[in-house]
Amino acid sequence: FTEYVAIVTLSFRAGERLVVLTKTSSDWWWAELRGVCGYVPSSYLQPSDPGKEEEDPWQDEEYFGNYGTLRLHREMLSDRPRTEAYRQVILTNSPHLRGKVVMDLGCGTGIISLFCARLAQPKAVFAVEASSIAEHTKTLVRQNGCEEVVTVFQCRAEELSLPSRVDVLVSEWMGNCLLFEFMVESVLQSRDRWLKEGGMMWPSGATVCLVPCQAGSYYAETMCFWEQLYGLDFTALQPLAQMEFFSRPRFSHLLQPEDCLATPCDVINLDMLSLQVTDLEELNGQFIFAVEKAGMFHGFTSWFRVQFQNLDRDGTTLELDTGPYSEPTHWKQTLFMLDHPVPLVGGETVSGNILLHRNPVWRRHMTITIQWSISSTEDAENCQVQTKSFPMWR
Ligand SMILES: C[S@@+](CC[C@H](N)C(=O)[O-])C[C@H]1O[C@@H](n2cnc3c(N)ncnc32)[C@H](O)[C@@H]1O
Repeated sequence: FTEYVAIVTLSFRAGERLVVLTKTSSDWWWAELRGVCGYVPSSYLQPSDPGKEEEDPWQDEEYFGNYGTLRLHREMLSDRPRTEAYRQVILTNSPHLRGKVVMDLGCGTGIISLFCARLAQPKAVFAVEASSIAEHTKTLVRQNGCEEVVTVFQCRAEELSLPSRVDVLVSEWMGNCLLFEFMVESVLQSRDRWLKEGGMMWPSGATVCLVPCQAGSYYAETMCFWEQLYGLDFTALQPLAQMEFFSRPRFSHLLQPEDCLATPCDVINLDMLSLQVTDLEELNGQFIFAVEKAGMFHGFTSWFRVQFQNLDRDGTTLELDTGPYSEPTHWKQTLFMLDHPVPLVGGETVSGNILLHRNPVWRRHMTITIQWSISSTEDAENCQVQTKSFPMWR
């Protein structure tokens, strides 16, 4: 007999107050709303204790606190492919940047603004930064003799007041799986407020890429490890290992090209001039992978590419690629492990879709749901659809 367990979920809207009856697991809580009980995803709730100040859904204190220290800036500036890509964009476009007004949103240490001032002759660069690193950015601008051109605004982009609109809005806003941290929302709001009609966004486009892959060493470290230890059977811990290591994405995964089981697919394409903040709530993509070689299907790996259109519309578009076939960047790639590996053979197809669902409460977070099925040419009828959701992180 197979035992089926019906999961009763509770529907609710943003802003409604639920009573949490049992914190059943870390991901699902049993709650009540207007006399109806059901399970709710814990990551969609935040405490509403009337005596206590509610937590900021953007977690800005922690977010800008981190960018106020050197650790992250050191990591970003050490990432040559990333930083060089922006330098090349400025250099290639320098003739067209002459006399233009540029906004560098989230300038950090000011590296992109300094590239603009040194490699091109813009009229002005507005370097906007909310974290306390901005105090030092002002010094760096002065020390590098760029104070005539670069003005640092220490504030959130949302609270900015500028002397004029801008011709170019440049920003390095990308996070893991492209959108994590959702700094892109600030970029879109600034575009709507400050970019001149016909102005340029850098990046001008962004793409999320996906591939089914092997992850043999990670599987061995996290799952096979719990087989035999010192002659003893430890397999009872494997379900726990699955929960602990496979239920969330693995950041900083370096996918070896030989572990790709198919040619990667572009699943989501964003045009930075037309993208709307509301589009960010749910982004959906489809994929069909033709398996090219036999291997163990441990999961999917994702990464992104961003494009920089030339200011001369006929000029070459530059691209920063964070995938396994390019030099690694500090983002590396993101691995989504299946609960159980599946052996694949050449000729099979893995098809399905991916959904990036922004957390309605915690605005810097999202859940990634991948739905897939495997079919072989001989038995095309008999393919089961599988689904797995990965909170990133709340
Ligand atoms: C990924 S870092 C890039 C830093 C720098 N542009 C570089 O390339 O090294 C993003 C920066 O944007 C800042 N930032 C994020 N959201 C912002 C906002 N809404 N207003 C102002 N600054 C913001 C962060 O504090 C952080 O320093």
